[in-house]
Amino acid sequence: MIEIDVTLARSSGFCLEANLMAPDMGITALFGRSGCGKTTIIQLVAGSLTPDRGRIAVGDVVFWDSQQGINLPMEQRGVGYVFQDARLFPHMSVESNLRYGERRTRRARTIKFDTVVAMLGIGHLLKRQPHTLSGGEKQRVAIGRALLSQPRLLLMDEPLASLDEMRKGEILPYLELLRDELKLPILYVSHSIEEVLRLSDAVAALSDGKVLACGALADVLSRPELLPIIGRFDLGTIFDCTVTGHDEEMGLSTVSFADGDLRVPLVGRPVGAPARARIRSRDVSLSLSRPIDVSVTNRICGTISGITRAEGPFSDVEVSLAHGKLHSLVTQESVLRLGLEPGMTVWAMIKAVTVDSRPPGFSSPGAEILNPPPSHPAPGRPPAHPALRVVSAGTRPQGPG
Ligand SMILES: Nc1ncnc2c1ncn2[C@@H]1O[C@H](COP(=O)(O)OP(=O)(O)OP(=O)(O)O)[C@@H](O)[C@H]1O
Repeated sequence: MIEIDVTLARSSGFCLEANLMAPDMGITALFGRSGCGKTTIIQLVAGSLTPDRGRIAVGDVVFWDSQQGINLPMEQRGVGYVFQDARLFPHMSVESNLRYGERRTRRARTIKFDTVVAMLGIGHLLKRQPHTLSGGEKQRVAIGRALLSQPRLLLMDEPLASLDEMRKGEILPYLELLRDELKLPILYVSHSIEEVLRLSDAVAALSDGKVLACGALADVLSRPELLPIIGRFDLGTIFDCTVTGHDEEMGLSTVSFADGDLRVPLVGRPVGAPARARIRSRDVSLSLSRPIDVSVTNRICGTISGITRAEGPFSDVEVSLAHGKLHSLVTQESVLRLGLEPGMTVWAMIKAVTVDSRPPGFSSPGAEILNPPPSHPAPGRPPAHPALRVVSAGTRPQGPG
């Protein structure tokens, strides 16, 4: 595990009191609004900033412990750092930039040069100078350089923030590949919920220097008290599913989970494949009786188990199913009009479901597969390098990259 339990008062008056545990593989997103302390945490882990008190440890390597008087020097922490801007050495070729990362480390070279070059698709750029690269290409080289320093932990501080949407779209599949195929924990700073949803397995939600919640993405995503941070349009529930059927004529697939079946736009995965369904609270409306003459296909019966007043005119209604829970975002006016209260039986009508094909054991929605035909290749998805470990053959996201 990655253990961070620190306090730091900055000269500006900002006070960080952060306590979080992150898994030692996959991507943990540090998520929150501007100024909440994400970069400060990254700097504390890297060692460029020192906490007032606390402890930072990655596995059994203690970076900082005020009680034990441990302050591991930066160069011995073995962290790779990727910034918003690539910060490549302008006078060196791409290859020299990459080799620099490799030369600087004394750690065992388990991440190979050729593997990194293939994984990031930068083989054709090796002889180029940084000023001739696009923003996305520069970032891929910067990621490669960080990886070749053989880090035990990769820190990424809004690595896509300086890129336009098109470049982001180009680089995201490489980050997914990295996440899926390298056994390397990544702390990933972002204030984009879309990035968090797509990339991360776990998330720490921050506000005003405090960690409000930390855990599997599915858990954090459904907590109505985080609505001000996550935003009312992205709060929701994630279910583990299995693809159980395709109806090519109707353009629909069926995915089944513990509480029933969902009909979704055709999923490019074979029957029997695992998948994840994300249902946003805003896409769930409620009916007191079994809905018959409505167009919504997916309906599930459950019992209201909680109502939380949310931002503005909205309330979050938690609906307990036989096994799991759903959340519905309705107006407070609807709560009053329908007389909704805990214990009542309701029908949840689900207007939209997003399905992805993350391997079991991950709890993030990852890439969305909204409607590709089953044989559709993965556009933008970089091919796996044969030298890389494949986490779960055949479970790669198949959708738009
Ligand atoms: N060098 C500094 N000295 C004093 N205060 C600082 C310094 N750098 C940042 N701060 C303050 O610390 C707080 C947290 O900053 P931090 O950069 O960690 O936020 P962030 O969540 O990463 O924000 P953003 O998403 O905008 O990058 C802010 O209030 C900021 O003004």
